[in-house]
Amino acid sequence: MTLDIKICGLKTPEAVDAALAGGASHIGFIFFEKSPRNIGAEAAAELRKRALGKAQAVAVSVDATDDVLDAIVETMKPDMLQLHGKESPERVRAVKARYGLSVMKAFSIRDAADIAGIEPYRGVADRFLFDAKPPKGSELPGGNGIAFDWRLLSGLDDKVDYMLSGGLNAANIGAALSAVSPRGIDISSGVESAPGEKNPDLIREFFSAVRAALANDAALT
Ligand SMILES: O=C(O)c1ccccc1NCC(=O)[C@H](O)[C@H](O)COP(=O)(O)O
Repeated sequence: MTLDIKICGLKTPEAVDAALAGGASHIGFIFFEKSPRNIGAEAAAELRKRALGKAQAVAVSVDATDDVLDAIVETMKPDMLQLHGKESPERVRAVKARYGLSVMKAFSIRDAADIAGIEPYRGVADRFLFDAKPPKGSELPGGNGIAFDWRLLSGLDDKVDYMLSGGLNAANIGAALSAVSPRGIDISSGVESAPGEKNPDLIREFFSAVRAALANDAALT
């Protein structure tokens, strides 16, 4: 099975090109004003054109209203919506119906009870994204560069299609992929030189580390 790789929080053509050159399956754009990765729909629309036919463009929002999502979808034309707030299963259903797009629902994980939170979303969200719970005082529901205990995911059945996220980087992706078998991985802070500043060299290093980890796993099986 191939591993999907999402590079999130892109804001520049250089970063998008580095993600595409590495083989990203998904590129993420953040629509959340408090984030250092926040981008406007028109800027995201320009950047996503570079990825047409190469990678899926994901619009990331947090408890966004229909008006906000209408503007993003109309202008940027994403392939997928990532809902990174406290959206209920009914809201996920309504968003899917309104836009006809696949939806990835994000969950903040600290303990086993947080994993159980996906149950009402099974068959509703197309995909899950498991991220770490934000640290106290953080205004960001995501993009905090913090990892959680990946072993919490080991009890999930194969039907759960998820991306592993939260604090991934070139140094820990090998351990992460040895601990769990996600269908995708997602990274933001781990390929930045400063909050919101993607570093193409770090993006390249991350892809090399992922390839090394996958080759190592294949050699072991
Ligand atoms: O990245 C943000 O600033 C952000 C803000 C608000 C909601 C979601 C956000 N990021 C979503 C992502 O998919 C990130 O890639 C994910 O949280 C992992 O981030 P990191 O731990 O920095 O790799």
